[in-house]
Amino acid sequence: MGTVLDRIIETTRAEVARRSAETTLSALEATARAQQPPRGFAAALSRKADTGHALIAEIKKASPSKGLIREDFDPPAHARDYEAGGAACLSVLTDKPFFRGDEEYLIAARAACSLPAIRKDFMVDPWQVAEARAIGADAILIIVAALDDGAMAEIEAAAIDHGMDALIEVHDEAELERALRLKSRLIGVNNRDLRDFTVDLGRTETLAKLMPAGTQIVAESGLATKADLDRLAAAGIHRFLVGETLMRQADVAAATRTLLTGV
Ligand SMILES: O=C(O)c1ccccc1NCC(=O)[C@H](O)[C@H](O)COP(=O)(O)O
Repeated sequence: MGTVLDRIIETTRAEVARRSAETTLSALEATARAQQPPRGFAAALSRKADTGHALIAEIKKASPSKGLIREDFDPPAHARDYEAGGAACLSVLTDKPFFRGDEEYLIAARAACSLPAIRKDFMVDPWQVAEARAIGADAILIIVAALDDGAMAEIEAAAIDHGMDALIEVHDEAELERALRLKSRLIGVNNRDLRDFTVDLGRTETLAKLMPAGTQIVAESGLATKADLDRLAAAGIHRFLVGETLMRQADVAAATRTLLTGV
């Protein structure tokens, strides 16, 4: 039996094959090109990172590691709260089978605020990039562990063609080496080991030392307190992706502010 990531990718490939037979790439492209231009995901992160901690706040109903995270799940309300709390960007999970996500959540969340949004899903085909832009997404995620070099380059090229940013996710040195063959210099380190779900913030600190100057490093997963963010900031990391911690709070705006500022 493979890892959770293997199962997610296998399921996603089957789903993309089914859906791309229903909606052609050219139909999606036409919808994508009719959208307002992307809001500038990496630029919004850099503006906040220049003066403090830059947060990608995630709208996440459930996960393979934790099951249901939030009962009263309300994407537009969470988006407004994240913006009010000082987040730079949104991340919205759209994967249905493993995260109980939906494309509609991204559409509703993005419409409720002015923040750029990344479509948090498992990209295996450029068809999904066109779909992401067609629903308004400003950025996509490329998980190095899930793809060969050719597929990664194709998916990144589709994102660039649509004016979107690509966040490239790695979790070890070999993956980082492959990520650096791409054009994007927005690189996320996932602190969660997707085989056993253990979290180690040291993973971001270790890999950050190997990244070329000018790389925009994002620490992803398992971040819970301002002390976690401060620890990583001491290692030169100023961009963070946080989901579960904030999604579990009754007052999401206040929790976001406290995570970023300590008050
Ligand atoms: O969150 C999971 O259980 C998970 C399992 C398998 C693949 C990916 C997974 N998470 C995706 C993410 O990137 C996180 O949702 C994101 O980094 C936020 O993490 P957290 O703050 O720990 O919710």
